[in-house]
Formats: sequence, structure tokens, C-alpha cells
Amino acid sequence: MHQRPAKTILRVLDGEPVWPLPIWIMRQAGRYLPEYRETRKRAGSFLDLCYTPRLAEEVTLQPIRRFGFDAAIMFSDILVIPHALGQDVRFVENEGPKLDPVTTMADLKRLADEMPLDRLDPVFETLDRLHSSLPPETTLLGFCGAPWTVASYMIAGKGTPDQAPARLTAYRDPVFMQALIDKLVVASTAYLIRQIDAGAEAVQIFESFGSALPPALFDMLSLDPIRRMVEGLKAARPRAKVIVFVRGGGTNLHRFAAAGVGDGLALDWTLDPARVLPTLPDRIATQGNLDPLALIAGGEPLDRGIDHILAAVRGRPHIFNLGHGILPETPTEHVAQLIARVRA
Ligand SMILES: Cc1c2[nH]c(c1CCC(=O)O)Cc1[nH]c(c(CCC(=O)O)c1C)Cc1[nH]c(c(CCC(=O)O)c1C)Cc1[nH]c(c(C)c1CCC(=O)O)C2
Repeated sequence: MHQRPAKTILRVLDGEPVWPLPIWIMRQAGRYLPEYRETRKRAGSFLDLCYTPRLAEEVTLQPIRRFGFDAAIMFSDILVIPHALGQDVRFVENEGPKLDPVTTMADLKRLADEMPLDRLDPVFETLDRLHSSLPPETTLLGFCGAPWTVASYMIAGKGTPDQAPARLTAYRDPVFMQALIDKLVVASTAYLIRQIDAGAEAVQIFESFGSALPPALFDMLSLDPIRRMVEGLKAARPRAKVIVFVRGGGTNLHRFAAAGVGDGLALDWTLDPARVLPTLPDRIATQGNLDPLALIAGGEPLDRGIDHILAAVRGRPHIFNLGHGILPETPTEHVAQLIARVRA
């Protein structure tokens, strides 16, 4: 008899429709959970939490214990890559990440030539621990940021509206921009390969700022770098599964699908799965895409949002998720309501 991989998320990423839909949510380990806030207080800085395997393992497991999600995403951050490359990265309470901006070729030359992967050993140890502590049905996910999203923080030194500093840099100094993107492609691919070796069964690439790019820059800064990362990962580890999340991907999603980039495409909450899914190839898995604010609202709007997605994806390989990360003010009871309805 043909043996199927048992884990629901891996089956969906293989192109198999699974019902009820498997579910996890972006940023499922985070401040909406009282137990996360408790561990976070004990950890010191946010980066200390990311780099202390025992605590990173603990916060990864918290949403699994409470809700039994079908996937656990290792606790870390997309900005550990610039940090490992030698850029100064801090997380300031209530302000978000702060970095020493990298804006010139000279700044870039001061970063590590080759990705010093051993600086991220704590992340790999976290994965190794999770590999043994997770329930056998739970898929272990690794992740990294897409080069453009990470570059936008590296250049501006912080989060910025519409990523204006990085976009302007792309026009004014395309040579520097391409060198930075290329460096991130190589570093991130090596990082994902090590995550797979440490026990991750699938990885998600977060392009959180896809919406900022005009068509003339999108291919060069988003589609092509992500394609090179996925190809590099698959060449080295053919069995590794990849989910690509392009927030604001819009019609570009079809181009990721046509180029065969990723086993799964995650939709943000602005796309209507009822319209988009019939236009994608059948075997491409999709993921998403409830509005995180519907989850805060709860009640009837939440039920309606869930039901619309369930009706649209029935019969297709789909993983239920939000259209972006869960927000800190989300009531945990609404998450329980969501899971119960998806699994009913
Ligand atoms: C853009 C981005 C970042 N980080 C990430 C992205 C891409 C996804 C997205 O678009 O949401 C990805 C990320 N960040 C975090 C995870 C952990 C795993 C999980 O999803 O549960 C993941 C997958 C933990 C985190 N990363 C961060 C927190 C909150 C900080 C804290 O606990 O003090 C968490 C739980 C900090 C962070 N990290 C980042 C910002 C802008 C911030 C501050 C904003 C905020 O406070 O929410 C950069």
C-alpha cells in the first residue's frame, strides 16, 4: 500500500486537498497570549528570547498546547539575518526594530563576507529541541524574510511607511541595491538549508512588503530573488517544502505560480479566494486569508469571514491561516472560536 505522509500540512503542500482544513496562524506565538507575555518578561530582550533555545522552544509550544494548531513555527525573527551578518539590530519596546542603516557599498563591505551561520546556532538548537518535543502530527515550520522585506529594514534602519527609503535607494543606486539583495539571497538560502537539516519540515518566506513595489522593481527585487532562494533550497534539499507569503502580491501571485516558485502561496486578506483560486493551477497549495481584524472583532463577522473562505477553498489543497499576523489585542476566545469552526 502507498504510504502517505501523515502530517496534514505536508499533505496539503504535496497538492492533496485535506478536510477539515489544517490550520496555523502567522505570529501564533506572540503577545496576544498571556503565557507568552510572562515568558517574554523573564527573557530580558526580545533577541535574548530568540537566542535562548529553551525559552524559544517554550514560546513556540505555547500556542500548540493551548489550541493544537497543525503547525508550529519556530520562534525567531526575520531580522536575525542582518544581525548575524554584523549589522546592529535592537528591538525597542513599543517602537519595533532599530538597525544601524546600511546605505552604501562601503556599509555593505563592513558586513560579513560569507554568512556566519554558526551565529544562528541557537535557532538551529531550538528546531532540534522542537523536533523531539512537538506532538507527532504537528508540522515544524522554519522561516525567513524575503530579501526585499529584510533589505527595507536594513536600509531605513526601522519600519517605514511604504518602504520609501529602500525604494528610493533602488532607483538612485541600483548597483548597491542589487548587491544587497544578492547578499541576502545567498545568506537566506544557506539559512533555510540549515533549518531543514535541523528539523524544519517546511519553511515560509515572508515578503511582508510586496505591495510597495512598482512593476519595474517587483521582478528584480521580489520575484527573482525569491525564485533563486526556492531553487537553491530545492537543489540542495529536494524534499523541503516552501510556502511563499507575499503581502500585497495581488496579480503577481499568478506569476509566482506560473514560475513554479513555492509549493504553497499564502494570500493576504485583500484577495477573494473565490475569485483567485480558480485562476491558479490545481495542485498549487494555498494558505490564508482571514482578516486579522475579523479575528479581533469575533462574533458574527468572524463566522462570516471563516465561512466565506471555507466555501471558496473546498476541494482544493488549502491551509487555513490569517491574511497577516495575529495582533496583540486579539482575544484568545476568538482564536478558539476560529479553530472550532474550521474543524467542525
Ligand atoms: C516584518 C517581520 C518582522 N518579523 C517577522 C516579519 C514578517 C511577518 C510579518 O509581516 O508580520 C516575522 C516573525 N516575527 C516573529 C515570528 C515568530 C513566529 C510566529 O509567527 O509565531 C515571525 C515569523 C516574532 C516576533 N517578532 C516581534 C515580536 C513582538 C515583540 C515582542 O514580543 O516584544 C514577535 C512576537 C518583533 C518584530 N519583528 C518585526 C517587527 C516589525 C517587530 C515589531 C512589531 C511588533 O511589535 O509586532 C519584523
